[in-house]
Amino acid sequence: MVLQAIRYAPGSLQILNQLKLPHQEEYDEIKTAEDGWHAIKDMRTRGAPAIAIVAALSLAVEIQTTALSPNAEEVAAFIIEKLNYLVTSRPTAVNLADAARKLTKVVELVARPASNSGAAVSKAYCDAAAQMLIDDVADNQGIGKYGAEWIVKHSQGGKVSVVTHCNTGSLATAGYGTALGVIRSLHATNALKRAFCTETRPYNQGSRLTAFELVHDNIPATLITDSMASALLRLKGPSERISAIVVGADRVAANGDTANKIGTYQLAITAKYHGVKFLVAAPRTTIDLGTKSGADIVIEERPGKEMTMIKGPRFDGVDLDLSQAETISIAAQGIDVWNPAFDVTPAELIDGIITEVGVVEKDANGVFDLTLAMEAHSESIKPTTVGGL
Ligand SMILES: CSC[C@H]1O[C@H](OP(=O)(O)O)[C@H](O)[C@@H]1O
Repeated sequence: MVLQAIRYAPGSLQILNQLKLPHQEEYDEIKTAEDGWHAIKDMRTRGAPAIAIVAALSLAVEIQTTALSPNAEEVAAFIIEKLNYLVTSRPTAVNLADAARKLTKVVELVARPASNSGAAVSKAYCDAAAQMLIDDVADNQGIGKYGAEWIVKHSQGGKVSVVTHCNTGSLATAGYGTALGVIRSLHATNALKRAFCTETRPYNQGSRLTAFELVHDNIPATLITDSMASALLRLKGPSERISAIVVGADRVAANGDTANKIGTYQLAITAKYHGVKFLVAAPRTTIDLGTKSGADIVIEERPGKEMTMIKGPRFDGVDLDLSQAETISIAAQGIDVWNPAFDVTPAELIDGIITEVGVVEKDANGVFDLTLAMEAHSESIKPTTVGGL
């Protein structure tokens, strides 16, 4: 059965509450943009693409279940105000702001002709928001294809083992996933020996969510601590040789610097030291040519309790009691906490950026040119870099 984190039909939106996973699969009803804002802020839904899609659809269901003005300009103003509110839920992932910008253009275009009604503006918005679900899955399948081909091409032959960080799968997108989509494609083409997923402290998106997806799909995988990832590249462990580290992204700056889950930067340093390929997998909705470099990316800081407290079902020594979710403290009371949700990996540590139209590599001067990827279409002119782009 396909894992669905977002369930949408006109007038109805449900999200899989990711704070309950991996032990409980519960869907929360989202009825308004405000519900969507809180679900994103609380991280009941998370992942750069999923944040944008849930935000857009939360407004769509509010529109579909509210009597709005017949006046096109008034409806457009209502929608744009709500989009600007939704963008404030989380600052680092660019997908949400990118979606708000594109959806604002849609409603402004339809509201312009005096002949158009409020209903026409509402329909145009809701159709565009729903299309995001379809486009994102298609993007991720393209990322999976190109990423898997690139890793196999650059490996030493035979099946490959890869490391991934955080959750970038069907729980972070509309389906299939970005970096986890690459792992799914490697598995589907019988090219994967083993995937290693890091726990991803402090919120454990790896042990709670990626491990859940890998078990769900019967993909050969091993959970490791964040600190073990470096050792894995050196030890003759179960992996023998890691062919690549592939991670997702929340915002790729114009020069290729990439903001991603905290702990990504240290993985890139480890990969560079050990000569292991380090890849970022991201749809073009995550590439932000308007942000010059990683220095300009706002890094979200999360509540300290997400680091000092941990929640899960009671374990009685034999079984898990799923009816008893308990929260326990794992840090000294009174200690100061710094909890940035992301870090920035400089472009110089990144070997390739896997997009839905191909893998972008640096040119002879060691510089990423992402403009070609942003203009390319899967069936159109391929930019000159290796791997399709
Ligand atoms: C395809 S998800 C991209 C990105 O989003 C995640 O962040 P969060 O779990 O805080 O929403 C993580 O950084 C993933 O790599």
